[in-house]
Amino acid sequence: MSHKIVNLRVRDVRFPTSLEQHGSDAMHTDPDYSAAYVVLDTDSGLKGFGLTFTLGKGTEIVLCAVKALAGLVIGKSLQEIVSNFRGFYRLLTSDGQMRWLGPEKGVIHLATAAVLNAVWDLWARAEGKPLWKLLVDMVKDQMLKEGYPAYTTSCAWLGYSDQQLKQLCSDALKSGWTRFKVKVGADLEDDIRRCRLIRQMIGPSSTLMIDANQRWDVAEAISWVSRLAEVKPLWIEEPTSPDDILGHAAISKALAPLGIGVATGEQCHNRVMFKQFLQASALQFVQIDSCRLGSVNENLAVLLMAYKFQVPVCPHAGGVGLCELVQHLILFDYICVSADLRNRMCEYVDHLHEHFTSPVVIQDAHYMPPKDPGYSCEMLEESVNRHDALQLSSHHQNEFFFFHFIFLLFPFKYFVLMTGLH
Ligand SMILES: C[C@H](O)[C@@H](O)[C@@H](O)[C@H](O)C(=O)O
Ligand SMILES: [Mg+2]
Repeated sequence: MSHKIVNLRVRDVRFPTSLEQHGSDAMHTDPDYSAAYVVLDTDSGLKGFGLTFTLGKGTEIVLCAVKALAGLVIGKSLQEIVSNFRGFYRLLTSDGQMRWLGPEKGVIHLATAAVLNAVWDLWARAEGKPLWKLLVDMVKDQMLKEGYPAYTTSCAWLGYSDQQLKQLCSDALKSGWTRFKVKVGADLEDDIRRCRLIRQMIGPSSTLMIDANQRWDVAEAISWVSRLAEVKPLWIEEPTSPDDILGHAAISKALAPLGIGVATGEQCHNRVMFKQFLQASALQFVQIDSCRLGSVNENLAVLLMAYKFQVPVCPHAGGVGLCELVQHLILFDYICVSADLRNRMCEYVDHLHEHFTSPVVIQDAHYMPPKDPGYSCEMLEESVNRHDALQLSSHHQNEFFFFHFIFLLFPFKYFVLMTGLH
């Protein structure tokens, strides 16, 4: 049902609290707690109720403002509003003539709040949910539908040839990837060539990150990355020793004017280190790792700290099983902590998923929320057996003894070979 809003009523409701000095303070000595009380009527009979709080006489002015906004609301269906709620919010706050009264402050904003509160109330009633549940379910639904944004590292490992790089990159573009990470740090001229190649292929609006895996010292990191600034990387990952907090801070400071942030975390050994990185403004992207920190417990602490410092979390993944595990943590981060996707994405590497019973599902470059019970850690028994290093090494030991037995038949040659004197 679309619930078309057919009428907006607003009432001036006042409670004489000043008579007994309830609510009095140094500035407001005679407050009458009051409300501009809005009721939205719809064609379905469903109503939405909203209010804004005022102190007595001022309510009259808020009422006028609400009436002035009514024309922007009446005639709209709930469906129409919520399918572009941001647009509707802007419609109310950016009216060419009324905007002057604020903008987005004072009486006109109190009126906006009363009207929008009524719309939210209407929506929650239409869904049959208290508002908090509507909000919580909304982010869950969004994740279920769209998934969590991912970036790929699979196109540009350092050892890949340019040809391979091009092929993988064009395949990835076809599959909808828009965020790419390139390995750098071994040879500057190579890096410049490879990064230009990728940037040219992905175009200016896609996102590019670079990762040096701790290769440089601080000064070298700054000069090297400055040379790569032309390809506009969003971040440089692990520019130097993962333990060098002040070094990362210096790099962050030097690269900030170039619009390049510092990302680190895949080798950050515990939450105390993360705390110091955050306190020292030494990173602009927190890369939690599901397996380096003390599991979920310690990762949750880091997520909360990152939120406190308003630093986006972009988990490290790849390896084996890291994508499977960390997707749970980043979904929690979005639904319960950050509620923000700006500059946030989770690494994805296209290897070894086939060994897991619940492998990650990537759709249109997004992690789709896993549905199976558990933490997605279970490997296929067959894979474990096939790759069990102990079994492999006992197999190798047999070969080793056989090899030595053969040489025992030729003692002198054996001596020479074993001592390396040949
Ligand atoms: C040895 C590994 O593949 C690393 O290169 C990898 O973790 C990398 O740093 C990454 O960010 O994915
Ligand atoms: Mg890395």
